Amino acid sequence: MSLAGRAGRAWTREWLRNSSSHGLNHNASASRWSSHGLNASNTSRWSLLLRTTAPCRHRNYASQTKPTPAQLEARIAAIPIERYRNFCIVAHIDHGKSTLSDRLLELTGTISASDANKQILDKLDVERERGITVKAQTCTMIYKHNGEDYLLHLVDTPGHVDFRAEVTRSYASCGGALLLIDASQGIQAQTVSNFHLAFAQDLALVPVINKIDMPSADVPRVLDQMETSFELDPKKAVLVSAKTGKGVGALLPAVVEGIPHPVGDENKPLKMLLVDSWYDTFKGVVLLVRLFDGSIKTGDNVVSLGTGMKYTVGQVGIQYPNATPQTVLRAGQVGYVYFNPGMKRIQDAKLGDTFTTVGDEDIVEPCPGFEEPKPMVFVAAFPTDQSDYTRLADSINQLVLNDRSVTLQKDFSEALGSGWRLGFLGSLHCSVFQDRLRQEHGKSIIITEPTVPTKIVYADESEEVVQNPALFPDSSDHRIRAATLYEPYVKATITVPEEYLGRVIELCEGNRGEQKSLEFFHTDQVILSYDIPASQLVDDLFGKLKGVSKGYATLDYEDAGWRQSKLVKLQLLVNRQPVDAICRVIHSTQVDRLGRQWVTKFKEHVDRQMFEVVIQAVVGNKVIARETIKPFRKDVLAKLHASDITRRRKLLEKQKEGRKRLRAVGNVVIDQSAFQSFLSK
Ligand SMILES: Nc1nc2c(ncn2[C@@H]2O[C@H](COP(=O)(O)OP(=O)(O)OP(=O)(O)O)[C@@H](O)[C@H]2O)c(=O)[nH]1
Repeated sequence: MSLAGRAGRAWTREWLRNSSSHGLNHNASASRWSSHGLNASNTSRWSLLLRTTAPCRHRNYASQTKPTPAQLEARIAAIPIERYRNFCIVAHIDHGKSTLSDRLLELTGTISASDANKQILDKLDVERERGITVKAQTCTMIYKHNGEDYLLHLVDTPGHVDFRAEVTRSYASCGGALLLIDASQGIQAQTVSNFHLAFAQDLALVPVINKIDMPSADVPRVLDQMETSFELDPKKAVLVSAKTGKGVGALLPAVVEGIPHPVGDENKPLKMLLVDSWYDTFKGVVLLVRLFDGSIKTGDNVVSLGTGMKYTVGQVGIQYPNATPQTVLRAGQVGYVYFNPGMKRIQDAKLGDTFTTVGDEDIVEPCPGFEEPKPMVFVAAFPTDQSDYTRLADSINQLVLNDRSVTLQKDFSEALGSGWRLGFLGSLHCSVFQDRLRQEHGKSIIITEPTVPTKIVYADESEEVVQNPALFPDSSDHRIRAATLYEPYVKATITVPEEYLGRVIELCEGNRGEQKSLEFFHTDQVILSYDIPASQLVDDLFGKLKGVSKGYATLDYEDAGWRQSKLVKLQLLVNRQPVDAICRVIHSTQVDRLGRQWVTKFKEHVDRQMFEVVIQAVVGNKVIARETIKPFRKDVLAKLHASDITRRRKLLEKQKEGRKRLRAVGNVVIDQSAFQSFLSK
C-alpha cells in the first residue's frame, strides 16, 4: 500500500479511537463494515465494478409510471416494513445531491422527466437562486424491484457546514446514506465530516461516484481515496452521472440491497419522532415525523411526551414529492402530520420530541432527542426605515418559524433604533436568512458586522456569555479587569492539493490557528486539522482559503469549545460618543488594523457638519486611530436671498423628508444610509 494509503488508514483509525467518546461500538461497527465488504482486497476491482454498474442508458432508463392517489395508497398498504428503505444523500457542496435526487424521482415515476423538473427538492427561492440546498427535503417513492414494490424514503440534505443540523436530524429518520463524491473533485472536507457523522450513527453507506461524464473525471483516483480514507470497498461504489442519467439505474438496486429496512411493529403503541416542522398559514404547524412503532390516522388523539400537550390528528400524509394525504402512516414510514385544531406555536413542536397515543404515555419510551444547534454568529438587524418595524417584525418572525436554528431577541441601538439580535449557525446561514427576507418578504434591513460570543469568568467564578459586543463591560469596570476572558474555537478540517499546502498553512497560522494534524490521504491531497478561533472563521476565512488555493481547498468545522484569550472591546466614537452599532470584542493583535480600517471607512460616509467631527477607534481610554472631518467654511443658507422663498421651502421640505432617516450620535447628525454603507462590506 502507498504511503498515502497508510497515512489515510492511520488517520481513520485515529478518528475511530477519538469517536469512542461518542459511544460508538467499534466491534459492532467493524462487523457491520466487514459485512459490507470492507477490507476486501482490490483484486478484480474493475471487473467487479463493471458488474455492479448497470449499462448506461443515458436518461432513457425505464422510468416507472406515477400511480393515481388511490393506486398509491393501495400499493403502499401492501408493502411490508421489510421492503421499506429510508435513506439520505450526503455529500460535499455541489457534488450533485439535488440533481441525483431528481433522477431518482424520475426513475421511480414520482415526477416526470421533463426539463421543468430541475432540482425539485430545492423548494426555496434562495436555494434555486444560489444553487445550494439550505433545508433538508424529503420525498417518498415506490420502486418496483424484481417484481416487488419497495417503499423508498429519500432525504436530500444540504452540503454546507452551516446547515449540518439538518443533516444530523435527517440521519435520525434513515437507515443508510448514499455518500456521493464528485468524480473530478474527489473527497472534500464535507465528505469527510458527513462520513464521520453517518458512521457514528451506524448508518449503512452506499458509495456513489457522480459526474463521471465530466472530461476531468478521475474515477480510479476517487476509488483509491475512498478506500484509503474511509476503508470503503471500491467494489461497492456505483458510478453515475446524475446529469445524463448514466449508471443511475444501478443505484436503487444498490439501495435495496445495501441499506437495511427500518425495524418497528405496527401493532405496538405509537412511537413517533418529530424530525422537522414548518408553519402553514392554513394548517398551523406541520410535523415531519418518523414512526418507530404503531400507526397514526386522522382523528387519533396523540400526546407529546416532551410538552405533555394533547392533539387530535387532522391529516396524515407523505411528501410525494408534494404533500399527499394518506389514510394511515405505519411503523417505519416517514411522513407528515398536522392537527385539528392546528398546533399554533412552532415552539410547541420541539424537534426530537416523541408523540404517542393518549393513554400510552407511560408505556412508551421517548426517543433520544436531538442536540440543540448552537448559534455561532450573531448580528443585529434593523429596518432601514423605523416606520417599517412592525411589518419587518412579522416577516422575521415568519422566517424564524421555518428555520429552527435561528435565535431571535429584541435589540435597540442609539444609532439605528429598534431592531433584533439574531444568532445563526454560520456566516452563510446568516446571509441566506437576509436573502430569504428580501426574496420572500421584499424587505431590506441593516445588518451589523457578524460577531461571535465572549465568555467572561469573573474573579468570584461567576460566568457570563455576552452575545452583543455593545453590552461587553468597558475596561473601566473593575470587575472586567480581574476577569478571565474566553473566545469560542472551532476544529477546522481542511482538504487541499499538496501544491497549495504552504500557503494554506501560512493563512491558518496568520489567523491564530494551531495545527493538530496533517495527513496525506492520496498522493497529492492533504487533510489538515486546525484549532482556530471562531471569530477568524466568521471573518471570511473560507473566502481567503479559496483565494490562496485557487478555489481548491475545502473547509469544514465543528465546535471546539472555549479557550482563554486576550480580548478587548474596540469601539467607534464620534465626537467622543460611542456608536453602539459599531463595536466588537476582538483579539488584542487585531486592534490596530481594525481600528484604522473603521475610522477611515466611517469618515467616507459621514457628511460635513457645521462643526468639526472627530472619529476615533478606542479601547477603553486608549485611542487607536483617529480621523477628523473639517466643518463647513460657510453657512450654506446664508447664500440664499431673503426673497428666494421657493428655494428655501424646497430646502426645508428636503430636510423634513430626510429627518426621519437621520440619527444623532451626540451632537452629530448622521444619515442612516451612512451606517448602511459602512456595514455593507
Ligand atoms: N457534468 C455534471 N454536472 C453535474 C452532475 N450532477 C450535478 N451536476 C452539476 O453540479 C452542480 C451542483 O449540483 P447540485 O445537484 O445542486 O449539487 P448539491 O450537492 O445538491 O449542492 P448543495 O445542495 O448546495 O450542496 C449543478 O450545476 C449540476 O448541474 C453530473 O453528473 N455531471
